[in-house]
Amino acid sequence: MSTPTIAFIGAGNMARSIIGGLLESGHPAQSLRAADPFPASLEQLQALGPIPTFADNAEAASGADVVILAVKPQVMAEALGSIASHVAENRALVISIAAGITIDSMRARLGEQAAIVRCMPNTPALLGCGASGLYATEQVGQAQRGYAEAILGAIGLVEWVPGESALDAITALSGSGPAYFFLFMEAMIDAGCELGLERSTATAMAQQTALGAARMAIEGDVDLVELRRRVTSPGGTTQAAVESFEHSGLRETIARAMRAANDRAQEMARELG
Ligand SMILES: NC(=O)C1=CN([C@@H]2O[C@H](COP(=O)(O)OP(=O)(O)OC[C@H]3O[C@@H](n4cnc5c(N)ncnc54)[C@H](OP(=O)(O)O)[C@@H]3O)[C@@H](O)[C@H]2O)C=CC1
Ligand SMILES: O=C(O)[C@@H]1CCC=N1
Repeated sequence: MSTPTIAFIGAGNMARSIIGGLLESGHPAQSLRAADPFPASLEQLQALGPIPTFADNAEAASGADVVILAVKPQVMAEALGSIASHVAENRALVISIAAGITIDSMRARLGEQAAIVRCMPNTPALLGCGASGLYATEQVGQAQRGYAEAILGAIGLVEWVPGESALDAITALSGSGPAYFFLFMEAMIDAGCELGLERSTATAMAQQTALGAARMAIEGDVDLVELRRRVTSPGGTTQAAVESFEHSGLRETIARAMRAANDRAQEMARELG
C-alpha cells in the first residue's frame, strides 16, 4: 500500500498522540500535515518531527488522501465547512475522531457521497498502546478502509464495530477509559500516603502495579476472575479490600459513570444537529 498523505485538522492532544504514534511506526513526517488556529499547538508538534503546519484548514487538506478531524465537537461544523470542497473534489477519506458527532451530521456538511470513517481512539496512542473503535460508511472503499486500519493500527489495537451507535459505548469504555484508570491510581496513591507511605513510594508502587496487572490481564490465558482469585487469600487482606469495594457499590458506580459518558456522547450529537 502506498503511503497516504494525511492532514490533521486540529493539532491538540489527540492529534499529537496519533502523529507521535505514526512517526514512531515509521510514517514519514513529510506525508503528514496539520492545521490549527493556535500557533502554540503547531509549535508543539515540531518537537515530534518536521511536520508541515498551516493556520488554514483548507490549505492543509489540499492534496491529502486522508483528512483526520481532530477538533472538539463544538467546532466540528466550522471544521467540516473548511474541508468540504477538497473532500468533494478529491474524494479524500475523512476520519473523524470526535466524540458523539454522527455520520449523518458530517454527511449533511460534506455531501452524501463523502467517504467517512468515524473513529474513537484514546490517548495511549502516543505510546503505540492505543485502542480505537472504527465504523465506515458504504462509500468507503477497500483501499480507504486499509488506510484507516493502517493509520489507527500504527498506534495500537483496532476494532471495527458493526454499527455506528457502538462508538458511543466505545467512547464510554476506551475513549474516556484512560482517565478512569488515572483516577483510580490517584486515589490509590492518596490512600497509600494516608497509610503512611512517602508519595514517591506510593506513586512508584501504584504505577508498577497498574503495569503488572494490565500485562497479566492481556498476556496470559487466565481470565480476570481467576487472576483476582489468585491474589485473594481466603480471609486475607485482598478479601477485606474487595469486600469493601463490593459493599460500597463499585461495580454500579462504574456502570453509572459509563452510562453518563455514553449519554453525553449522544447529547453532543444532538447539539451539532
Ligand atoms: N482527548 C482524548 O482523550 C480524546 C479525544 N477525542 C476527540 O478528539 C477530538 C480532539 O480532542 P483533543 O485533542 O483532546 O482536543 P484539543 O482541544 O486538545 O485539540 C483540538 C485542537 O483544535 C484546535 N481548533 C479549534 N478550532 C479549530 C478549527 N476550526 N480548525 C482547526 N483546529 C481548530 C484547537 O485550538 P484552540 O485550543 O485554540 O481552540 C485545539 O488545538 C475531540 O473531538 C474529542 O472528542 C477522542 C478520543 C480521546
Ligand atoms: O472527554 C471527551 O469528550 C473525549 C472523548 C473521549 C475522551 N475524551
